[in-house]
Amino acid sequence: MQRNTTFLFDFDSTFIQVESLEILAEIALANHPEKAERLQAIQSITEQAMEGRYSYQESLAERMKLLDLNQSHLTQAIELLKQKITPSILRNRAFFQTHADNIHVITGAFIELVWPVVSPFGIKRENVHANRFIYDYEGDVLGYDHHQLLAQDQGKVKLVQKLALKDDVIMIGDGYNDYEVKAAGLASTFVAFTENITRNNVADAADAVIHELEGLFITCQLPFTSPKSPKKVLLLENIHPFVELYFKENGFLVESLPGALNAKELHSKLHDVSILGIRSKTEVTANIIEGAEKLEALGAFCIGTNQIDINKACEQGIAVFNAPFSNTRSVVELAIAEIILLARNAAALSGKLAKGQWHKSSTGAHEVRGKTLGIIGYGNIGSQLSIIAEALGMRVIFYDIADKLPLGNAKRCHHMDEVLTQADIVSIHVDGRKENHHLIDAKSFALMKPGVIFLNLSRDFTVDYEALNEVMRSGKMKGCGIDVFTNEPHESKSEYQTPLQQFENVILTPHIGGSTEEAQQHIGEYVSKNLCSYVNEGSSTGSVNFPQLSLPSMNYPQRIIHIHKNVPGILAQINRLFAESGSNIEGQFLKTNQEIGYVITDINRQCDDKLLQQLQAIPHTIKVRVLDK
Ligand SMILES: NC(=O)C1=CN([C@@H]2O[C@H](COP(=O)(O)OP(=O)(O)OC[C@H]3O[C@@H](n4cnc5c(N)ncnc54)[C@H](O)[C@@H]3O)[C@@H](O)[C@H]2O)C=CC1
Ligand SMILES: O=C(O)CCC(=O)C(=O)O
Repeated sequence: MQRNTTFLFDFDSTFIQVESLEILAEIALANHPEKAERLQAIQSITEQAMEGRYSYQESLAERMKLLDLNQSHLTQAIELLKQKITPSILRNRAFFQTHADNIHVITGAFIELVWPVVSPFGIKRENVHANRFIYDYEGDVLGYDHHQLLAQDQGKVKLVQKLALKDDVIMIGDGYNDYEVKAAGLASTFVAFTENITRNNVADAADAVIHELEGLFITCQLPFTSPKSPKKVLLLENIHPFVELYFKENGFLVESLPGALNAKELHSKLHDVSILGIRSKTEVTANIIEGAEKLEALGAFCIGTNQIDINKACEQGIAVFNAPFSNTRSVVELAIAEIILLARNAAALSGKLAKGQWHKSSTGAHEVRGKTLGIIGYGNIGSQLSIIAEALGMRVIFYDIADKLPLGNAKRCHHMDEVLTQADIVSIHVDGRKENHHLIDAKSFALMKPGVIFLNLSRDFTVDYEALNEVMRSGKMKGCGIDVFTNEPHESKSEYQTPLQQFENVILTPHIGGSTEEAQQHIGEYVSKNLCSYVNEGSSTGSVNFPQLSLPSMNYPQRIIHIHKNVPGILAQINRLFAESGSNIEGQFLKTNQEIGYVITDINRQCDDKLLQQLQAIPHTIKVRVLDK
C-alpha cells in the first residue's frame, strides 16, 4: 500500500448491495395501501439523486416524507441489511480489519442502519459518517437531523473538507455524490464501484472502474491482495440459506440455484467449482466427477449419498460429506403421522370431504395401539421410529441385515419374511445401496397380511412400484404412504404423475420426509462446517468416503495433504522427500480406510514446486493439496 492512503467508502449500493432507505421503506410500508406507488417514488428519487440529477438535500427530504418509521422497522431493516453485504466486501473482511485506521465510511444513509453492518469489519466508530434520525419518546421517528452535513447538498464534499485528511485520499462509490469528492479536489482518485449497479455517467467520470473490491488492490497497486483467490461453491436444490451466508462469510464465492441440474448443465457449471452442495436429486456420476477438475469436496445436504458415485470420488481424491442424523426425526414424525392417518382412513375421507362428500364412519378405522409395526432397516430412522411407535402402544418387530440392538421391547426378526407376514404396518427404512433395488417386490407384497398399511420413505427403487400398484388395485392393502418416487422432478412446483394417484387411501408426499425447517437448518450448519474445515484445514470429520481425521488448527507455515491409494510404503516415501528437501516435520497425521490413505504433514517452511512435484510423482498418489497458514 502507498504509505498514508485513506480510503473513503460509500455505503448504499457499494458496501451493501442495496439502498438501505429502500429496504427500510419496504418494511415500513408493508401494509400501507399506497405501498407500490410510494416505493416506486422513493426508488425514482434515489436514482435521480445518485445520478446527480436531483438535489441530495431535497431527495432525502422527499423520501422521508413518504415514510412513517418506528424502531421496530429499523430493527427488521438491520437484520436484512446484514444479509445484503456486497460479496467482494464480505470476502475481503481482512482488508478492512488490517487498514481500519485508514478506512472511513461516508454516506447519506442513517447511522442506526450503517453501524451494525460495518462494525463487524473492524471499522472504527469515529470513521463512520452518516445521517441520524430524531425520535419521539415512544421510539417513533420524527424526522432526521437536517443540520448534519451529509443531509445537505454536496454533503460528502463538506464532510471530507471538515475531516481535513492529510493522506492521499481514494474515494470508492457508485454515485455521483461520491465522484463530487474527487471533483472538489478532496480525493486524488475516484473509483467507481459497479458490483451492484453501474451508472454510466459516474463510471465515465471515474479514474478507474472496478467490478469487485479486488479491483481496488490492482488499480491502486496495493500489495494487499485477497488472502487467496476465492474458491467457488455451487449450491443446488434449495439448500438452506444459512449455507450460502456461511460460505460467503468464510471468503468463498457462492452460486445458489433452486433446482437440480441435468448432467450437461452440471458438467459445464463445475469447471471452476471447488465445493458442490446437493440434496437427493442431483446425479453426480463418474463422468461428472472426472470433468470437475477443481472439485475438492462434495456435500450431500441430506442423508442419502446413493446419488453420488462414491468410488469415483475416492479415485479422484474428492471428499464426500453428508448429514447422517439431522433430518431423521423429521422422517420419523412423518411416518408416525401417516401410520395414524392411514389406519383411520383419514386420507380417503379427507379427499372425499375436499370434494364435498361427508362420509362419517368408523368402519375399518382403527387405533394404532396394540398393532404390530414391522420395520425393515433398523438404522438411524428405523430405530427412532421403533421408540416412538412403542410410546404409542404399538408392538415393534424389525429386520436389519446388520446385527442391531433392539431398543425398548422391539423384537428382532432373522428374516425379512417374518416381518412381512406378521406386521399390520410395514415401513421401509433401508439405505440406498444398489443391492436394495426392488427389495420389496410382488412376492413381498404377497406375504403381507390382508389390510396391511405400507410405507416407503426411504428410496424409490427399494420398492417395485408396479407391484405396489397391482396390490393396491387388488384391494388387499388398506393404504400406503409414499414419499419417494421414480424420476422425481428436478424442480419444486413441477407436474408429476404416478399411477398411485388413482387410489383413495394413499398419502403421497413429494419427498419431504426430511424437509422441515429444523432439519434443513441443522443439515446446513453441519455439512457446511465440515466442508469448510476440510477445504481450509484438511479435517475430514463427517466424510463418508475419506478416513476421518480431526486436525489441530494450523500453527505452522504450511500443511501438506497427501491423498493416495491405500497401499503399503507411501508414508516412508513422503517422509524421505521431506527429509531430503530439508523440511522439518512439525506434526504428522495418518489415517487409512480400505481405499484411501490420508497423510497430513505440517512443515516449518513453504514447500517449493520441486518438492510438490516429487510428492505428486509418488506411485499411487491421488492428489496433493497445499494449505497456507
Ligand atoms: N424421505 C426422505 O426425505 C428421507 C429419506 N431418507 C432415507 O431413509 C433411509 C434410511 O435412512 P437412515 O435410517 O438414516 O439410514 P441408516 O444407514 O442409518 O440405516 C439403514 C439401515 O438399513 C439397513 N439395511 C440396509 N439394507 C438392508 C436390507 N436389505 N434389509 C434390511 N436392512 C437393511 C442397514 O443395515 C441400516 O441399519 C435411507 O435410504 C435414506 O436415504 C433419509 C432422510 C430423509
Ligand atoms: O431432503 C432432501 O433433499 C433429501 C432427503 C433424503 O432423502 C435424505 O436425506 O436422504
